[in-house]
Amino acid sequence: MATINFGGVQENVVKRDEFPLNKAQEVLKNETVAVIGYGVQGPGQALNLKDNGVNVIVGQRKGTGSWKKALADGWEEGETLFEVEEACKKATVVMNLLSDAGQIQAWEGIKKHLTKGKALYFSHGFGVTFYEKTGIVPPKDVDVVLVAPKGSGTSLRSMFLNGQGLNSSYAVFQDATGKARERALALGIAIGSGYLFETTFQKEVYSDLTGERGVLMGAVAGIFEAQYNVLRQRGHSPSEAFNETVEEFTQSLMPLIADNGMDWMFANCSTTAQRGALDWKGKFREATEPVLNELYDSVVSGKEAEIVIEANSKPDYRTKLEEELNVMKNSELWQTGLEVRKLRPKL
Ligand SMILES: NC(=O)C1=CN([C@@H]2O[C@H](COP(=O)(O)OP(=O)(O)OC[C@H]3O[C@@H](n4cnc5c(N)ncnc54)[C@H](O)[C@@H]3O)[C@@H](O)[C@H]2O)C=CC1
Ligand SMILES: CC(=O)[C@](C)(O)C(=O)O
Ligand SMILES: [Mg+2]
Ligand SMILES: [Mg+2]
Repeated sequence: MATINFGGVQENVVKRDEFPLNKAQEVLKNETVAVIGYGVQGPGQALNLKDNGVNVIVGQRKGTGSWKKALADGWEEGETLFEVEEACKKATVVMNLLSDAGQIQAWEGIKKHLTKGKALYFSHGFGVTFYEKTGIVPPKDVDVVLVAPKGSGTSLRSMFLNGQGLNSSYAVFQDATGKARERALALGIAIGSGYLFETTFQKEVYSDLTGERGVLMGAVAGIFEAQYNVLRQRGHSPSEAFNETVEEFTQSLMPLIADNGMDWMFANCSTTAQRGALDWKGKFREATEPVLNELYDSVVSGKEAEIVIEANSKPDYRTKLEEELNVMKNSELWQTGLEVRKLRPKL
């Protein structure tokens, strides 16, 4: 493990060269790893594990769309694809990659098969941290670990196929065998993580829920809408409003931030832009910091968890989510985006 200085703060990070794939394979060689749930993370993690030589099976409700997807990905019924409980029974490591709400309904069935010495794995601290709402309290004699890829399961797989790794955080909640950490790191490397950042279940879930509701998804969607609306109300055309809000950001400026930081992106814009952006940055920070604090409080109080559980436990939750995504998709902003994306010149 390396201690790395992040802007003056020391943190522990596990690097692939200290915990290489062959070590992970050695740690996992006698394990049967069951990936439970084949939604977004399930396929990414299961296929990467398989390609990395780990003995992996998939557990999923038969007849669902995800079951069909598993079949299409080459998992074989009765060989490597089973009903959830059947897979948990066969497993020594149970990777719980059901949706966070689905984990509640499936918990009693999974728990039955968590016999002494097995490992229970999550990719989110949700179920265990909010145990009062989820009822997920693991038996004392199993290891309980977390590896949370910091990105979509879709990217985890595509980056793996490109020879890249996606970074993850990892945590040990319960070490019953004395090997929980080693098992967590081995699983983390084998699912295709690059670097593994140390955290706890609680820290992971608080930061993850804040991040996705905030800057990563909710805030960026909201601020795009706000600026697009203002430009449209002030007489600008849809394409102009979209280009100045989204297209230039994702295509030109965001990659500069990704490569070399915010100051680098600023430095590559005009001095006119730099002067104005430096002046307005503070105003935006001050306007949003209270909202982000309100959000963090709502995460810590369990209110966000409650909303998720309540909404996503309904039988028609997928249809409802899809309807809302369709409203977004069909808005003028994103319909304009659809057209603008077709106009990305390939030279
Ligand atoms: N989507 C992502 O890329 C990321 C997800 N995570 C975490 O990974 C875990 C899995 O998330 P996703 O892959 O997004 O899940 P998902 O929402 O795609 O659902 C996974 C599977 O759960 C099954 N399921 C739902 N309710 C069920 C029930 N009552 N009984 C049995 N099966 C049920 C569905 O059939 C589906 O195949 C969650 O803890 C999530 O927070 C973490 C990082 C990123
Ligand atoms: C992709 C990811 O890490 C998120 C946004 O936190 C999630 O899908 O829950
Ligand atoms: Mg996340
Ligand atoms: Mg998340």
